[in-house]
Amino acid sequence: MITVNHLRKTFQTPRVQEGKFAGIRTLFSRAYTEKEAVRDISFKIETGEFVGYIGPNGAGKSTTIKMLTGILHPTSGEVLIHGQSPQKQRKRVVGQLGVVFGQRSQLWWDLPVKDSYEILIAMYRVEAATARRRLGELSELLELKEFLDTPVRKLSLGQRMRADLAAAMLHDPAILFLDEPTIGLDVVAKRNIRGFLKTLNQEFGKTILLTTHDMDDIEQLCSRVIVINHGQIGYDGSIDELRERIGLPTMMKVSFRGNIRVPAQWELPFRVVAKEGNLLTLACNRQELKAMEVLRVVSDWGDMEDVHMEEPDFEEVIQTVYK
Ligand SMILES: Nc1ncnc2c1ncn2[C@@H]1O[C@H](COP(=O)(O)OP(=O)(O)OP(=O)(O)O)[C@@H](O)[C@H]1O
Repeated sequence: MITVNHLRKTFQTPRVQEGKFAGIRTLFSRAYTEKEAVRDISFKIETGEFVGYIGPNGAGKSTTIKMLTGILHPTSGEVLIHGQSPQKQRKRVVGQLGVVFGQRSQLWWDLPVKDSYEILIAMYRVEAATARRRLGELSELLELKEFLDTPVRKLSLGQRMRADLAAAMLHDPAILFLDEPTIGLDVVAKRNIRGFLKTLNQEFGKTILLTTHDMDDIEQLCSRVIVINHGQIGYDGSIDELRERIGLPTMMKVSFRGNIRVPAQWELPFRVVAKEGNLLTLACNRQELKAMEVLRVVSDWGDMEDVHMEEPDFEEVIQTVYK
């Protein structure tokens, strides 16, 4: 279990001096600007959960992940991973964590991929037979064989991400922290990575915290989402609940055979957004109104042929929370 209690992080940066010799004076000045990157965040993540940690640029996501992994020290508050602090009991906690920063590889740039793995296997003291078996499994799941002998700098972005994910799993951690693991990837590569993450969570029971700007990642993978904005939690719950709470309208496209006669007014709270030829676009909030009730009204307006429903796009829902 991951427990985060009243976590805060304030960065201090030297205040830039103005005028003559500004550079030198900034260097020796004691004036600082404070930036509260994370302000009083608390949450719990149970074993086996797949949680999306999302927010706009500069919201404090990476800062949180760096505190969860022990890279950064909180200004106040605490993180506990299975009851232990990644800052105070670093060695013990690190063995339970796998970390992937999509923007930065943890592999050695000029070495063949498999040499990086050997170094990591030695660092984590994974027993030789276990390491061989695990690498075999990861190689199959992530299709690594074709580039195990290639230096990391020569890999495509998709290959590099697969190589990094395998590296994070070599010591078989129970928890994975992923910061933008699909950034810059094409559709096929994204699908492969998502498939792998789904397997890790559903078949191997790994607990995963995923940071991403790709809302498809979130929708396809996460059962729960934590939204952070200006260093504070704005929402923590299921995606469906979030959609409902925001209450963006569902769009119904109804096609008719022949003419449509839209009356001046009707009883129920739905809107006609567009009328183009024999196609009518309606907006209704499904919390207030069932689709069937809308259709019962609309069936009097002409000879209904077909109905198509469009749920609000998750991207739109999220943009509404970020505002
Ligand atoms: N080392 C640092 N020193 C000073 N300020 C920092 C430092 N690291 C982050 N910040 C600031 O803290 C805030 C949160 O940054 P953070 O990188 O956690 O955001 P993020 O949500 O990960 O953003 P993005 O989606 O753009 O990666 C930003 O305003 C950032 O400029």
